Amino acid sequence: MTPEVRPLVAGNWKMNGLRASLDQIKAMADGVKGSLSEKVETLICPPATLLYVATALCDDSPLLIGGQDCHEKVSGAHTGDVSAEMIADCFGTHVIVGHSERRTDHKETDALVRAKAEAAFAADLIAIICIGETGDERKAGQTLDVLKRQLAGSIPDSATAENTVIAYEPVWAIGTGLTPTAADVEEAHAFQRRELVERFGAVGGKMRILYGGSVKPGNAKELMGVANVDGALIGGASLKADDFLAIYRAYEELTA
Ligand SMILES: O=C[C@H](O)COP(=O)(O)O
Repeated sequence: MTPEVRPLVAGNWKMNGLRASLDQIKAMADGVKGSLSEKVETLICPPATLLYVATALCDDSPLLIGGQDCHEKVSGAHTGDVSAEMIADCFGTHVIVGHSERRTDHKETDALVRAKAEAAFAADLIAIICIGETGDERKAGQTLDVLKRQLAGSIPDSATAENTVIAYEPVWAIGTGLTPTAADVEEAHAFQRRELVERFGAVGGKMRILYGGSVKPGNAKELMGVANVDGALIGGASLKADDFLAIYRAYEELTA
């Protein structure tokens, strides 16, 4: 954790979730009410089809709702796409950009990710900008070079600690049950912090850097307790309220 930075526990539902899954969001919304919510922010990013109803369900809860991606333009002839403004119009507060699945499946570049983050800022959304090395890049010893390039290319100059969250997700750890060692996470996050401070000064010292990749109730406390890890971006374990809430509650012990 970074001193004086409020951690964020965020769930990315990816292409999962039908209307019946809204009962899980309701259970999460109820489960995060209480004193811990003053110390730890929570967010769920369901598929776009559930956004509007999900925000209504969280009306009386600190649980925030966000989008999983946005187009870089405000509106226009872009069949199937969703703009940042549309997410904000559904009362979303955040949007994930540059997730490795978008970078792989849709060939998204750092420049496009940066444009999407700028679109998020223009719509008053907080951009969660994802970066991370592949397994081959890690084996080749290129992890820090990849992170440096992605940080430089994907984060707009107008980024602040308020409008930007970085999510470090080693691609090889996503959905695999594999995680880096705590020492590897510490090295990667310390490197990102140095890069952010070098570019943004004191603001870079306060930008949240989440860890993502096979975060589960069983490893949350160890991973979240690492220096410069300011929360989690959770995939599979965010689909069930019990698991998501267990990860959130790991902070009870960490912040006690
Ligand atoms: O956005 C979330 C990440 O891709 C992590 O997914 P996972 O927790 O299922 O490994």
